[in-house]
Amino acid sequence: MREEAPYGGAPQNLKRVRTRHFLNAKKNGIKITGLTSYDQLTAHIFDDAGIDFLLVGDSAANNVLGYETTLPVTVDELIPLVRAVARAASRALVVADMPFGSYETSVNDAVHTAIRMMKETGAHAVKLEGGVRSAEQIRHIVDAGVPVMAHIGFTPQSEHQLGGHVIQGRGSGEDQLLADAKAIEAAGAFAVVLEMVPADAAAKVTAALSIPTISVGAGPHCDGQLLVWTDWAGLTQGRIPKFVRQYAQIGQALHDAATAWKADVEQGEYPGPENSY
Ligand SMILES: Nc1nc(=O)c2c([nH]1)NC[C@@H]1CN(c3ccc(C(=O)N[C@@H](CCC(=O)O)C(=O)O)cc3)CN21
Ligand SMILES: CC(C)C(=O)C(=O)O
Ligand SMILES: [Mg+2]
Repeated sequence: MREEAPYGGAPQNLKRVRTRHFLNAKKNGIKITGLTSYDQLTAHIFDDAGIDFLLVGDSAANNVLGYETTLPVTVDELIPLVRAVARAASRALVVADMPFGSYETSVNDAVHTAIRMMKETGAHAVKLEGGVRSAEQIRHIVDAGVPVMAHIGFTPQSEHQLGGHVIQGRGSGEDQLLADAKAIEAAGAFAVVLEMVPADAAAKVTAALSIPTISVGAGPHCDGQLLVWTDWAGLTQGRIPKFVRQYAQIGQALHDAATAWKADVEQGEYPGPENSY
């Protein structure tokens, strides 16, 4: 979504991106951009850069808390991070990810978690994983007045059921993907994330829906793009998915800075007179 957005997409000077701007953007062919954020430092920077939405992902499990997967992270662990991002973002729409175990058990649990997220953090929407299997939860959260971003295709919270980081929506999986997308739209979600699905399948889903599709490794035909910021900025150690393009090398820059500072301290070159009282 850019400044010249002609018919009310979400221009850069917008006070706050709203869910209606997502729908307008799709109608007008204006791409939506999102990044994850887990703290006020990055939230300020990405918000200033005009990123349309900030997702406080349960990927904080890996990227902030050092867990191997997203499965262990809890609502209580995510809430302070969402609060920090919501405080810092003045334009971006802030989405709070609902962690594994906080919505699958019942519609009541799902609504309870969504309301906690909204009440305790200042987020503007919640996100949860699953299509047909989560449709009832989505409907009830929306009925409670909370906008929902859905997430289908590869869903990291069910990675053990899916058998690892496996591309979804191939072959007959395309019918399931379309059924999931339709169920989400009918349940009232305002957008849907498609993760790790073939570009052709994502294009079909995008054409079939009135709500925008947001790609994380789902090709160029979606209505928007989302990435985990630490992957994109060169901070992630280990395997990086092929769908990520590197836009910075922050990990290397920080490593070099720490190495240079350590050497300066050890050689008595830091602090200098200008750093002393
Ligand atoms: N959006 C997103 N979802 C994730 O689950 C995720 C990230 N990002 N980033 C960091 C970690 C690392 N993850 C991943 C996920 C996939 C591959 C990967 O290499 N996938 C293959 C395709 C699948 C396959 O061949 O089985 C690839 O070539 O991208 C690597 C790391 C999972 N995590
Ligand atoms: C990668 C996105 C879709 C996510 O759910 C997360 O970061 O937790
Ligand atoms: Mg997530």
